[in-house]
Amino acid sequence: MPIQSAAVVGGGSFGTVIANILADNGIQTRQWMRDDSIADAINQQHINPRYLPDTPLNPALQATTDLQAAVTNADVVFVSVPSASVREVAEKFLPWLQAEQCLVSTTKGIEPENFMLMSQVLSDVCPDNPVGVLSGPNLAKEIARRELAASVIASENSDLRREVQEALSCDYFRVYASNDPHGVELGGALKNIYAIASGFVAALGLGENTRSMIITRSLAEMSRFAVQMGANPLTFLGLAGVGDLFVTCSSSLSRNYRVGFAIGEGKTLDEAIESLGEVAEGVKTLRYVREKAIESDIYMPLVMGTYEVLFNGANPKQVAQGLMRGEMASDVEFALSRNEI
Ligand SMILES: NC(=O)C1=CN([C@@H]2O[C@H](COP(=O)(O)OP(=O)(O)OC[C@H]3O[C@@H](n4cnc5c(N)ncnc54)[C@H](OP(=O)(O)O)[C@@H]3O)[C@@H](O)[C@H]2O)C=CC1
Ligand SMILES: O=C(CO)COP(=O)(O)O
Repeated sequence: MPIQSAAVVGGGSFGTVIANILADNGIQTRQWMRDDSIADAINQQHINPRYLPDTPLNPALQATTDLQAAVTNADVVFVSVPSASVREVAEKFLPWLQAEQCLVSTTKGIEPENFMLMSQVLSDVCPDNPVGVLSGPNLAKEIARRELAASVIASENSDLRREVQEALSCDYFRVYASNDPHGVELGGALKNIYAIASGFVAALGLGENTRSMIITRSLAEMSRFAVQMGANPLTFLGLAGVGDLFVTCSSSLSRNYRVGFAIGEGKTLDEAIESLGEVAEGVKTLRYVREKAIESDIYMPLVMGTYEVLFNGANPKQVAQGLMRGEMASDVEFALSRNEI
C-alpha cells in the first residue's frame, strides 16, 4: 500500500527537508519538534526560522509539539534527531505505535554502550516494527534549494524500501534501494570522521592530490572497518558510501567539515563546536570508532591521527606528515589483501 500519512520526528534542517518533500508529494505529514515557536512559525509562516530560514515550506505541512498526535496512525515515522536523543525519543513514542507502522532512521551516528547504529536502537526499543535507514549525500541546505540529489533507502523489508522510494521521489530527489542497512548506516556514520580530517587538510591549504588521497584512503579505512562489522564492502561503492564521503569531505555546508576546518585554523574543539551551533555527529563517532578499532584490532591510521588532533591537541600538519610513513599498504585490500603485499 502506498504511504498516505507520515510523521517526521525532529525539527532540524534534515527533518524539515524530508517533511517538506513528503508534503510536496501529497502525503499528509506531521512534523514533531520540541520548540513551540518553531512549530508555530512552520504552521503560520510556513518557514523553519532557526534551521532553514530561507526555504518556503509547503503550507500543508503540519508542525506539532505533541508527539502522540504526530506519530499516531502515521504509515511511516522518520526519526531525525541527533543520535544522542534517538533512544529517548523512541521510548517516548513507543506507547502510541502500532506494529504495522514503519520506522526510518535518517540519523548518522552510533550509540556507544553496545556500539549500536540508530536502526538497531529503533529495533531495540520498537521490536515489532519494520525498520529502514535513509542515508546518502544529502546536505540539507542544498535539498532545501531543490538542487538535484539522491539518497538510499536500506532495509531487509522490500515493501518498506519500495514504499519509501515512492513517497520521497520527486523532481529533485531520487531514492535508490539497498538491502544492506548495516553497510548503508555505517557509511553515513563513519564518513563524518573523515569529513573532520578533510576540514583540517583544507584549512592547512594542502593541495588537491592530498585531498584526493585523504578521501580515497578514508574509503579504504571505513570499508575495512565496516566489513569487520558485517557489512557488504560493495555498499561502499554506492551513494551511502563513496557518495556521502565525497560530499561531506568537500563541502563547507557540512558541519563536520567545518569543525575540522576551524581546528585546522587554530581553534580549540570547544570553540569549534560552539561556533557551529548545530550537531556535528563525527566528534562523538570518532571516540566510539577509535575504541572499537582498538578493541577489535582494526588498522585505522586516519581515525587514530584525527583523534590525536581533536582530543590530544596534536598538530594536524605533523599528524598528516606522520601518516605518510605508515606501514607499507595495499591500494584496494579487497583485490590484494594486506598480508599478501
Ligand atoms: N543536516 C544535514 O545535511 C543532514 C543531517 N543528517 C542527520 O540527521 C540527524 C539530524 O540532523 P539535523 O536535522 O541536521 O540536525 P539539526 O542540528 O539541524 O537539528 C536537530 C534537531 O533535533 C532536535 N533535538 C535535539 N535533541 C533533541 C531531543 N532530546 N529531543 C527532541 N528533539 C531534539 C533539535 O531540537 P532543538 O531545536 O529544540 O534543539 C532539532 O530540531 C543527524 O544525525 C544528521 O547526521 C542526515 C543527512 C543530512
Ligand atoms: O550527512 C550529511 C550530508 O550527507 C550532513 O553532514 P554534516 O552533518 O557534516 O553537516
